[in-house]
Amino acid sequence: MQTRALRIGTRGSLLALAQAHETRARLMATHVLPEEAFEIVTISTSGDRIQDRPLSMAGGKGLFTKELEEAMYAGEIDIAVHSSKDMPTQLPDGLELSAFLPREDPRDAFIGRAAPTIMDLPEGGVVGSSSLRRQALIRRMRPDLDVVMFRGNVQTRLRKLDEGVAQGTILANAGLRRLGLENVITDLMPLDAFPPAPGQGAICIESRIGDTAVATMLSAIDHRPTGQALACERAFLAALDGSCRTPIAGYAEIDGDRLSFSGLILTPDGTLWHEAMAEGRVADAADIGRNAGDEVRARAGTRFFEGWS
Ligand SMILES: NCc1[nH]cc(CCC(=O)O)c1CC(=O)O
Repeated sequence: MQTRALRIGTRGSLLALAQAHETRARLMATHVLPEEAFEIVTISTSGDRIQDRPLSMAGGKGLFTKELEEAMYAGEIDIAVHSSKDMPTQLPDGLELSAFLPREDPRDAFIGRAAPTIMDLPEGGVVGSSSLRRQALIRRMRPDLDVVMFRGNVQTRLRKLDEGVAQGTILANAGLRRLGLENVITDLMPLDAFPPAPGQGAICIESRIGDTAVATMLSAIDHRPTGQALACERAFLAALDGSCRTPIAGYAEIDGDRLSFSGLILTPDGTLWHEAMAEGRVADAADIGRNAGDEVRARAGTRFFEGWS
C-alpha cells in the first residue's frame, strides 16, 4: 500500500499537461490505483518563458528540462514527463530515462491556409517555423518559399495564421493529436522527404537512478519498442554531438527484432545534405544509431558543421 502520492513533474504548457495526464492515466490503469495516488506538479521552465528568439540561440534543449531536473534533485517531484524530442542526449548525473510511452505518429503535420499542402502554396508564399530542421526541409522542398520565425504554443501559431502572418506552418502530428487539434491539419509530411526530429512523437519519463520503487512502478508502463527506437535515434544525435545549430532528423522503425534507421543532416538553407540508412538487430539499436551518426559526420566533413555554427 502506497502511503504518499507519486508526484509527477511537468511543464505548464497544454501539451506538457496532456502528456502528464496520459502518463498518470497509464499508471492508474496498469497498477489499478485511484487518481489520488498521483499528484501532478507543474513547474515553469526557461524554455517556456523565452519567447523572443529561437531556442537554438537561447541555450538549446536543456531549457525545457533544467528546472524539472532541479525539482527532482530537491525531492519536490518523483518523476518528470517530457517530450523525448526536447531531451538533451546527456542527462545530468543521477538521472535516467526510465520509461517510454508507446510512440504516436512521428510525422510532421502541415497546417495550410492558402493551400492544403506545401507543394500547393503559391510561388514565394510564407511558411512560419522556428525549428532549424523544419526550415531546412521546407527550403529543400520549396526553395522559393519565405520561411519566417514562428514561436510560441500551438494556439499562438494558429492565431498568427488567422492574422495572415504566414500561409502555413508545420507542427508535430503527435502534439496536435494530444491537444485534440488534429482537425486543423491539412496534410501530413512524408517520412522520407520530411523526416522527423529524433524522438518526435514519443513521451519519456525521467527519474532518479536508484529510486527502485519508482523504477518498478514505471517498468509496468514502459513500451520496449519505443525505447529501442529512441536508443537508436538518441545515439545518432549524440554522435553528431547534438549541435543545436545543425538541422538533424532521424527515425528508427522497429519490426519484431529488426530495426531500420534513417538519419539526415542538412544545411539550414536546405541546399546540402548527408543521409545514412542502416538496418540491424534491435539489440544493437544504439550501435546502429552511433555508426550512422559517425558515417554522416565523416561524409559531411568538419566544414559542413563549422560553416553554420
Ligand atoms: N519543441 C516543442 C515540442 N516538443 C514536442 C512536440 C510535439 C510532441 C512530440 O514530438 O512528442 C513539440 C511541438 C512541435 O514540435 O510541434
